[in-house]
Amino acid sequence: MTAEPGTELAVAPTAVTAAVRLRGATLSYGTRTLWSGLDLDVAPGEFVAVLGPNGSGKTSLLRVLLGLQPLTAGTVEIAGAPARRGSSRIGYIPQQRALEATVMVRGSDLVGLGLDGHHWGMGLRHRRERRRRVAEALRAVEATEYATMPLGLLSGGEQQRLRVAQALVGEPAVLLCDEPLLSLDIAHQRKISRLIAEQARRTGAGVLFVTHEINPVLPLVDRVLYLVDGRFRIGTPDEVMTSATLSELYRTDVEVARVGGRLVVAGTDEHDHHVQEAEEA
Ligand SMILES: Nc1ncnc2c1ncn2[C@@H]1O[C@H](COP(=O)(O)OP(=O)(O)OP(=O)(O)O)[C@@H](O)[C@H]1O
Repeated sequence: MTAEPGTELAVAPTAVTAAVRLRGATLSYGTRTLWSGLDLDVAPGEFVAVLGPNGSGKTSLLRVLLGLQPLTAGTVEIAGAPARRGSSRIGYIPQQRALEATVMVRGSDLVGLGLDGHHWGMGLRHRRERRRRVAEALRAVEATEYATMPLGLLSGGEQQRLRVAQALVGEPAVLLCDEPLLSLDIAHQRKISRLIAEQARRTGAGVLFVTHEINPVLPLVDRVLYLVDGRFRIGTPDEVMTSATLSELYRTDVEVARVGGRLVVAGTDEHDHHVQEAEEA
């Protein structure tokens, strides 16, 4: 059938579905409100860094998106559907915990778990495709060499690279990363953060990346969500990482300076040791 000239104009443009959508999101534990009235759309392929001091509710936000923690008020959607526990549309890199030396599961099996809940049919073709994807994910994080060793015998950084591979292997719509660079050396911090950003651009995954240190990911970050004591700001790094905005958020004088392409933040307890490190370097 041939379309009438001009009929394509009659088709309503499809609005792009946000990878993550929060509307009026509020989270309280008892009388303590971590954040309230949070509106956030993370676009497909967008990389959002989530910053803030200890206890400001960064991990709790990820738990809400994972469907593990109900909101006190507001709504949360993942790729157009309400957040729910066990969704295969989310890849999650949890905050690092070193595994016991007795854990005998192999790295490749851990990465394979990231494909559970994905269906491409049964039989040999399915098994081959599964093996191919796991091998590719292991290669991407440079873990092929130790993929058959028991997890408990690997170093913290080696275990962490396998967790990254597990989160990426299923090409989810949303990547939730909770301080994924901890325990990685500088070279792997760079490689892993680039890998996450590249996959986001290629597959259209939205990324929420919780971190205490923005510098390793600064060139990759589209927007920052900065949480402090129930208050928050959302914007580009240039909008949020300024002396004026952070002083307002922390309600004290905070200085932000750019030194050789790095952001140096002074005046908050959590950042002062970075200033010292920068001065010593
Ligand atoms: N289930 C819960 N019940 C009551 N309080 C909780 C619960 N979960 C977390 N909290 C509290 O909420 C606050 C925020 O915790 P959360 O782990 O989200 O902070 P965070 O910003 O990720 O901190 P950090 O940088 O230390 O990892 C903490 O004070 C924590 O004790």
